[in-house]
Amino acid sequence: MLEEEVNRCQIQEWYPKFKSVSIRTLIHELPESFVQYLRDDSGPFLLPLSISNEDALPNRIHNPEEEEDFAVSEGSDDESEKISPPPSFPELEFLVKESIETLGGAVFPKLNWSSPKDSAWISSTGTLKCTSFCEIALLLRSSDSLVHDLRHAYDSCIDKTSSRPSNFFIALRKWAPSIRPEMEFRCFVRVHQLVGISQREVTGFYPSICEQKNELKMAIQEFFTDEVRLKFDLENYTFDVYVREDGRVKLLDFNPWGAFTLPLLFTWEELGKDSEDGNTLEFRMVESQCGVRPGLKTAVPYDYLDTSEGSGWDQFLRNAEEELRRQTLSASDG
Ligand SMILES: Nc1ncnc2c1ncn2[C@@H]1O[C@H](COP(=O)(O)OP(=O)(O)OP(=O)(O)O)[C@@H](O)[C@H]1O
Repeated sequence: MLEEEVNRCQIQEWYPKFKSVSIRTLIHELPESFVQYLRDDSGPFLLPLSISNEDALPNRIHNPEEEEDFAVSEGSDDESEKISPPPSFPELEFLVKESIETLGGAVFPKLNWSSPKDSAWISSTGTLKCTSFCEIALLLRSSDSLVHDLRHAYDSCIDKTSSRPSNFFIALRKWAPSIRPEMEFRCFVRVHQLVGISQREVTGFYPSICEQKNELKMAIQEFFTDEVRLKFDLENYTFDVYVREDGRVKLLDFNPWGAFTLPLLFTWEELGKDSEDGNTLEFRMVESQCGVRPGLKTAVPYDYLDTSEGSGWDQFLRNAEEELRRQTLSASDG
């Protein structure tokens, strides 16, 4: 995979071309200080100081009466006694607050590629619905999923030059309360052809979608032909959609082909081969209770659990083994 392919799948790259068929989103470049705040895993976990009292979370760290706690006690020259004050990002906070208002009061946050889906449990609603800057900061700062964006985005690239993009963005997507998990699908495009569609939520069996399989397949295929095929520049990629109650298809996300992207009900080997029966498009869904994939009681993303052959992890481990072998060979040559 090339860095270019990974870059094309960043929301700030693809969204402007696809906004009419996606969820309304406002995107802001993150100041480097906020990126460092997210990347910093040393020291205590401090929420940013808010410019607005309404935004304060009940367990806010900052309290004016506690201000002196952040000072170094007089006469002490022990560096270890210094406690840093909470960080503050007033300009970003202002932009985020304005965007939340513009988007109707609630948003779903994500960075260039990923959302903090693993930290939903920490919020008061148990979802990624955010109504304030502090809630967003809490979700982003608590997420392990975002470590991928922050540190490992190019790990699978053969032309990797850096561990991170030069700029990070926050995408605030209008909160969509009516997305039904069974109506979400991942679509696999190989050499500009739609070759596979998989149910996205593989931990459930939904008889209702089995009954609509043909209609769903046609709607997604038509959406690909009309809205995606000629507009997205890569040859191989995946995209996620959801199908609304009224049958309209909405674009959620793009991801690179292979590596960290989950093939869900397929394996990458299967997706890479021409089908034997001549069908160019295969649509897979969980068609019985027995087909259900492992549960996610811990809210750990399926990406982290699926280690089967052809999975993102499997590919990652293979790449790591290959790299280790290469390094061992070059060390023994030297
Ligand atoms: N605007 C929204 N409002 C409510 N829920 C949303 C919204 N956007 C996405 N979701 C939900 O969050 C899930 C994850 O969204 P998204 O694909 O953008 O995150 P991601 O971190 O890129 O996930 P992945 O790594 O699996 O591609 C979606 O499957 C959908 O159920």
